[in-house]
Amino acid sequence: MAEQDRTKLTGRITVPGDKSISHRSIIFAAISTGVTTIDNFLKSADCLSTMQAFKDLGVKIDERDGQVVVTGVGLKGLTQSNQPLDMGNSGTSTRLITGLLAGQHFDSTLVGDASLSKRPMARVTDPISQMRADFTSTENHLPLTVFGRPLHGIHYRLPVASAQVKSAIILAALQATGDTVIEEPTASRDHTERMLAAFSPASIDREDHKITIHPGHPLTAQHVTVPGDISSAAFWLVAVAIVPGSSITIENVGINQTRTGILSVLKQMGAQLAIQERPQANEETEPSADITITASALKPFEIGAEEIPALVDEVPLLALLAARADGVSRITGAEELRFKESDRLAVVAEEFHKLGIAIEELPDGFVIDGRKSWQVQNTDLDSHQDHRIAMTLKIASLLVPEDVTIRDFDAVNISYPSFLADLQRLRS
Ligand SMILES: O=C(O)C1=C[C@@H](OP(=O)(O)O)[C@@H](O)[C@H](O)C1
Ligand SMILES: C=C(OP(=O)(O)O)C(=O)O
Repeated sequence: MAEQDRTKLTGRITVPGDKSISHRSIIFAAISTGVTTIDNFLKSADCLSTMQAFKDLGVKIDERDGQVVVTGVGLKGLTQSNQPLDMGNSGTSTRLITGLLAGQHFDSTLVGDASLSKRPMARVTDPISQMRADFTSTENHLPLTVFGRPLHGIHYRLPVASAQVKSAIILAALQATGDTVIEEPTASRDHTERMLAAFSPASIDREDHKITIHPGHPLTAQHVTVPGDISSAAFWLVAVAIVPGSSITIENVGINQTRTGILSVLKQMGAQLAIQERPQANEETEPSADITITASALKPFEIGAEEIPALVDEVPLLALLAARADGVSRITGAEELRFKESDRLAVVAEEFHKLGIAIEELPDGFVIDGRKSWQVQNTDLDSHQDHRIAMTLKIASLLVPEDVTIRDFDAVNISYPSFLADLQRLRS
């Protein structure tokens, strides 16, 4: 059997629910009144950290017939946890919950694993301190104690496009006296805004890059359907694009335009892509589509700071795509990757060098020459305990004849526990 027949990917697949939307579904359900039901909630380690934190804050959360059922306690009904809240590996859980806890009537302490304890928190504590919040931490890292205080509204311009920071301020602003206005330099993912508009339409106004939060309006329980995670689908989009002879359809992928940067890059590269949109209930509901992709020749691409927010978690995969393109690609404006679960710019360069990929690390991105053939130098790869790196390296390994090992591969449980099973299904 030819190499490409053994590795090619074919068939149809549904990827698990979106991680960002799953986190937010628990948060908004918890602070609303009534019973929220959530379909297709992502049961990965990160989202389970959010779920456990809200249980610790006194919220009843059950699973019934595959649905997550949350009995909301309202914005003022959370109760103090009798232990530190364990955020595990999840930056999103930590930053969003910090915004929410800042305006509560009790104090809380947040802890996390070694990776999370190295990630910067000042990006959320600084703006929320302007709202009169109060925190203590060691050099702006976890453990972080949040002293619940009455807050007041602010006008804040985000220095960097970050959905986590924006969402933390929104959650604080809902409890403040007076409106809060948030302006973003470039649009980051808007799942918080959409979900708030569903739970409490009167609480939010949006206009271009400006969001206004009007506190004091009730949040009411909803039914939430979480679409498939485009950041998980991205592994298969890239695998199919680069493994000759492959063709698959991924069903029900979230295509919120603040997340679809990877689709734009694939189109720019000349990938064969067909996107069939599914009917959408209303403008604020998360849109989804069935996406079919077939392997084809790929042109190089260039992306910069403007494009990064819509594909921020896909940059390692884009570097892999570039390594199979016919020419030199450049990714710049991606310095934020240094503050993720690992320093993703340094780690991608280090691990790709082992595979013989012609990649140069820049302070804010990469230059990758896809024309150079890969001469594997070292088959001992390392995920650096970062889920996205683990999965990117696994996809890269489909293209090399050597058997490679990936240290700490089980980091995939953070966002995509069924990754290996799905890979097996697509290769059989
Ligand atoms: O809000 C979110 O759900 C996320 C926002 C992004 O982080 P930043 O806000 O730090 O860019 C992203 O990298 C992360 O995986 C999820
Ligand atoms: C950066 C990520 O997540 P978080 O910030 O929530 O840890 C990610 O999932 O790639």
